[in-house]
Amino acid sequence: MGRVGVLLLNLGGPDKIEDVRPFLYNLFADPEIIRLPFPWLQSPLAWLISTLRAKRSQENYMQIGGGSPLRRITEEQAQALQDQLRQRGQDVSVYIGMRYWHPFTEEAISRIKRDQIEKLVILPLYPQFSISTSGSSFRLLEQLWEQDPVLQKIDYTVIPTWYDRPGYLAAMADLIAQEIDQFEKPEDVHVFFSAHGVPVSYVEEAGDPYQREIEECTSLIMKTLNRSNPYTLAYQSRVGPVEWLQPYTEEALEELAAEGVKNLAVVPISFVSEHIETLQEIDMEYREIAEEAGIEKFGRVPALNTHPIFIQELATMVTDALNAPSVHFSEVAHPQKRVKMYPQEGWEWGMTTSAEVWNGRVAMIGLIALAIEMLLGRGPLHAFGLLG
Ligand SMILES: C=CC1=C(C)c2cc3[nH]c(cc4nc(cc5[nH]c(cc1n2)c(C)c5CCC(=O)O)C(CCC(=O)O)=C4C)c(C)c3C=C
Ligand SMILES: [Fe+2]
Ligand SMILES: [Fe+2]
Repeated sequence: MGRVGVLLLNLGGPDKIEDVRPFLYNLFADPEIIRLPFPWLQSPLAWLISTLRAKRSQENYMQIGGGSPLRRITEEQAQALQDQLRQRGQDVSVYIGMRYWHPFTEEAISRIKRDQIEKLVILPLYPQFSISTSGSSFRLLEQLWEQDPVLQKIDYTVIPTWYDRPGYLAAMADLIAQEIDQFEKPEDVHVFFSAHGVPVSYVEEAGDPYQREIEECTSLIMKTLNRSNPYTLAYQSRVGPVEWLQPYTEEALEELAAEGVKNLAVVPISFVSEHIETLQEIDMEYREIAEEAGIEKFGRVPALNTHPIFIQELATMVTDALNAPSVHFSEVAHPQKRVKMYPQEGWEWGMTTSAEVWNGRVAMIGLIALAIEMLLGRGPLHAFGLLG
């Protein structure tokens, strides 16, 4: 085998407060996050939403020290994975490609080319597949590959999803057990999985396997934990006016409190690092909601970060992938259901001539409404909570 590389994919986060607005711009400019009927509207709208949301988002980042810890933690994970693989006699270089902030996926790709990597394993740091996370990164990579004959010579393979790997489940169960054992009566603690939400349309119209993988994942973690604690699954971090997966975390917390639950261990489930949605949203916002509703002890299970069992599992996934037939972007299908990787392809908007005329008119009205709202500081987007 020639020079081997591992490319870890992640979302990225603003390192400092000035990065928040451009980071949000990159996020909202991604058609896998906001899908618009006409591509030319994507960047003006991304500019508008990121500008309007920046203040609120900056306030949240200020509460966790002025920036996201994601880059530092992902670098620690990359280093630990590289060490683990080298200990196993596998000389690999590990690269980090973030979707919306530094080090960008494009930066990782130029390093991979510079180092003349011949065999590459592509591993998203999202245990469950979603169109909006791993899918978005795979789509970007596929575009980079299409444009670049040098990349096309690399023998690459993709690991699309890994929520059911035994080491991942064992590491999660270990962290949950450690947390609930700190309660006076561990057997009474309610285990509360808080997954990152996605709009319902991703699942129901575009066929995103995310919800099914989350449900299976939580039940596998509970089996691995092998205790009789009751558990709940809810979805957090809704953004914008459309319906997202339910139950929403804040509502589920209030419901459990109303049922008399007093002891809770909250488990973040969609992400393997601490980030703004664990440190600020769960630890501050949801804690306050829960305590006001009558929860007496609100425990929070930490993210995996560099948990040794987790890092060992990442290494095993890499060595397994190197020994298995390659999986390519075009053929990545979901293992259980053979769902195509880009189910949103069947989700394009109607584009007949008359539809185009109408689209243009609706877009103009929309932009004018947005401009008025921006000037007045109120309007439907504020009402939906999309703007700060
Ligand atoms: C508007 C749509 C969004 C979808 C769909 C979405 C899916 C999704 N996101 C994560 C993980 C993370 N998202 C993070 C930040 C973040 N995400 C959105 C929007 C959507 N996410 C916004 C606007 C932001 C910025 C923060 C804010 O203003 O609220 C992060 C944080 C990174 C960090 O800085 O630490 C993570 C992690 C998943 C797993 C997911 C779908 C499964
Ligand atoms: Fe997000
Ligand atoms: Fe989010």
